[in-house]
Amino acid sequence: MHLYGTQTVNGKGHLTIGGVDTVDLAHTYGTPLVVYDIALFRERAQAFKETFNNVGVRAQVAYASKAFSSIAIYEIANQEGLSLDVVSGGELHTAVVAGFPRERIHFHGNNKSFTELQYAFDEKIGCIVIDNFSEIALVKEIAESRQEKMNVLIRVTPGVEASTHDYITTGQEDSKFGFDLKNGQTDKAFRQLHDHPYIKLLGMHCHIGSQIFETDAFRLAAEALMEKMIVWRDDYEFVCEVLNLGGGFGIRYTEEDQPLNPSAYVEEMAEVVLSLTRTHNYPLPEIWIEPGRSLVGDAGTSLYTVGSMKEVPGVRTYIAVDGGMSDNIRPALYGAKYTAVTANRMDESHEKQVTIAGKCCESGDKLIEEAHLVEPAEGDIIAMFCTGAYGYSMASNYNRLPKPAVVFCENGHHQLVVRRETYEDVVRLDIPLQSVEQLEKI
Ligand SMILES: Cc1ncc(COP(=O)(O)O)c(C=O)c1O
Ligand SMILES: N[C@@H](CCCC[NH3+])C(=O)O
Repeated sequence: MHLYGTQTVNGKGHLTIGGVDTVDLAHTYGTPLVVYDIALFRERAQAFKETFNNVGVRAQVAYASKAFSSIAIYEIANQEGLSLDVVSGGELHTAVVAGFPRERIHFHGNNKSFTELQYAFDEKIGCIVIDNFSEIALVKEIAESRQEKMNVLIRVTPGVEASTHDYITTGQEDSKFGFDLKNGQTDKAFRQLHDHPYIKLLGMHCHIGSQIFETDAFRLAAEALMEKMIVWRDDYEFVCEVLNLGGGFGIRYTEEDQPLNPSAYVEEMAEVVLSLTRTHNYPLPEIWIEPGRSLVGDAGTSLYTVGSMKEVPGVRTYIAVDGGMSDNIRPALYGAKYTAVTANRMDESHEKQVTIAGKCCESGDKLIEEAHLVEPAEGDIIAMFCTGAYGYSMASNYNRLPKPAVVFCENGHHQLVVRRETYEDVVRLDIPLQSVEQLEKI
């Protein structure tokens, strides 16, 4: 059994996270419940920063908050000196409410609206990562009308195909994101941006995908961008101050996953940049990265309570829990694999193979196809590991299930940071039907 971060088993045979008994958490807050090990988040954040310090590269480590966005996690990210990658007006608003320093907010997205971009200008954020030609026109229009300067990066697709799930590769040529590096689009974008009076072009950005294990893809992407930066220096005397190499560092969901230590990816990238800048006598840019999953993924654990069970003789045993694809769509969407334990009976042998099913009205709502647990009993608390990234943030109200609560645990303390939705929340946007008479009055 593989435990993560501060997880241990206490004298009662219960799983603990951050020094807190998960069975007590389940009773206090109810289930499904997402529990974050905040010490692990902090440790990961510091490891990324130290790696850059050790290799002598100035850097910004931006938390890619699409992985899990909430006011409290933004507060922790700020405490750790991270920057913040937001990808919508909603994430930006969350950052504003959290009081996140605006100069460390970077705004992403392949279809930012005029209103979202206005919001970014209103808040004087650190940088907009420009994705396409329509956005160049919008950003110029806003900057010129306000006569306000905005920092930007050009997002490029470097033509690197990382081996991961098709839905989450983003660096290949056939991608909805960014300007193509090879077919001239990136140069065209550069020409439209680099000498504009209200635009400060900081440099380039790429992100090649998510849940990537091999270092080669990161190395190739860094080389491709550096090559272009050198051309711009030689042709236009333009020097990039910033090279943003995105996120995507893989984590261990199951024993099939063999990620390197997250810092190893950073060392590899930094090595490429250091070596090419030396060879070409290029001023060393700041390197920015945007880890999401590798900061919060294995720091998050979902707790569920076992309800009904069903034996399909000779085939499988289903155990149904009180959540499912509504709080974790990843197994249904990507075929993502996870591991789980019986959190209230950790010292018993986990040898019973079961399928953990959710409670949504879909046959495909299976959280884990082949889980190994203690012989199950109704009321058991199941802890499903590594659900901290793209779990809660992709949750829905499918079947009108209320979204779970989220709790942070650290040094024996626990606190609620997102409350559980109620049935009132579930109907809060609904408007009852009006009669024809009422409609005719409008
Ligand atoms: C632009 C960008 N940056 C960063 C990330 C974070 O990726 P990950 O959570 O895999 O680190 C993503 C998501 O894939 C992204 O699209
Ligand atoms: N949501 C995806 C990752 C997408 C990353 C965002 N660009 C996942 O769960 O793996």
